[in-house]
Amino acid sequence: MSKVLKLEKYKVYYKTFSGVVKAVDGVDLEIKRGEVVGVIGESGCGKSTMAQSLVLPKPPMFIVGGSAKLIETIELTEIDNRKRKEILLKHIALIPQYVMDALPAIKKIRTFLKDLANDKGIDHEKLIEMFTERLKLVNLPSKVLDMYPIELSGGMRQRVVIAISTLFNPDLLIADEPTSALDVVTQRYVLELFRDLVDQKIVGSLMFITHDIASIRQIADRIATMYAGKIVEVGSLETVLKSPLHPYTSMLIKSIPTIEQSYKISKLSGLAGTPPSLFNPPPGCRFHPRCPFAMDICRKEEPPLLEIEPGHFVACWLHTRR
Ligand SMILES: Nc1ncnc2c1ncn2[C@@H]1O[C@H](COP(=O)(O)OP(=O)(O)OP(=O)(O)O)[C@@H](O)[C@H]1O
Repeated sequence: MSKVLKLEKYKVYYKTFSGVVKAVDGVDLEIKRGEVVGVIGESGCGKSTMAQSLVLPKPPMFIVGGSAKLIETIELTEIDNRKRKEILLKHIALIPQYVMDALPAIKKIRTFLKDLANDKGIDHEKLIEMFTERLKLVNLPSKVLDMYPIELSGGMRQRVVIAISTLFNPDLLIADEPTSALDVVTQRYVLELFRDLVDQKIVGSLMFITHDIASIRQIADRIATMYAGKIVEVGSLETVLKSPLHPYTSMLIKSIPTIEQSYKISKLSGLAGTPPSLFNPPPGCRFHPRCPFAMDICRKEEPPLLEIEPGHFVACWLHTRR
């Protein structure tokens, strides 16, 4: 299967008055065509920064190094914003964490699409036609064309953004916390819709970013755990959920209640502590201050991300011989 995205030692920082925030600090991750990769991690681990930087990095965010190859041909770390705007929606699209950010509140959807048609150099009527088709797919009436984003409910807004992001069948769709503001029923609908978009090849692949392991369980083929600017574990959904290797992944999984647990009122193991400041992350393994299994080496040397069993990668000294 062809690679839609390949990140190698990918680094994205923020320059601030107080110093440099190493938000994405050497990420390795591959996404193949046809798959949904769920990226999990607590708030502040760099997930949104990774997403935004792949689409359109804006100051104070800047790409520091490494490689980010899209469809094996476009090196995202080397192209300028003009080229980025050209490939936006055609090869890569982002559904941002706050969908309101994606839609200007004071423009009717039709006017927004007119501007988009101008930007993309395509016929306005043709784009409206394409959008109307997409509206059917996301189960919205064509009257939304003449509505303002503020007139739409959260779920409708989310679906309008999905319709726009998929207009040109992008190779990679990145959805950043796409369901967190939705009610449970709408959440379920949107998750099914995302899976369909990949299965019907409307989008080449999906990077699905969330805190919520329950939604990953519903749609992902593989899981990548992100901690303090790094990917610390990657593997298939079944393997990672059943036998996580990184203590952080285990803690994330244990911190969500299951139906059985809520009946038994058994105690959930909460996630003690918080991710470190990315101004000055701890040496060695960044998780060591919170890790119940931390050894001497964990405080001194950073563990590499290694394939421990076929398709299952982990960056943890517990599983790596030096
Ligand atoms: N504009 C900015 N300027 C400086 N630092 C920033 C900026 N945006 C984010 N950061 C910092 O970058 C780090 C990673 O944040 P990011 O939002 O990417 O994490 P996240 O895992 O997506 O969290 P969340 O789920 O809350 O969005 C954090 O330390 C955050 O404070």
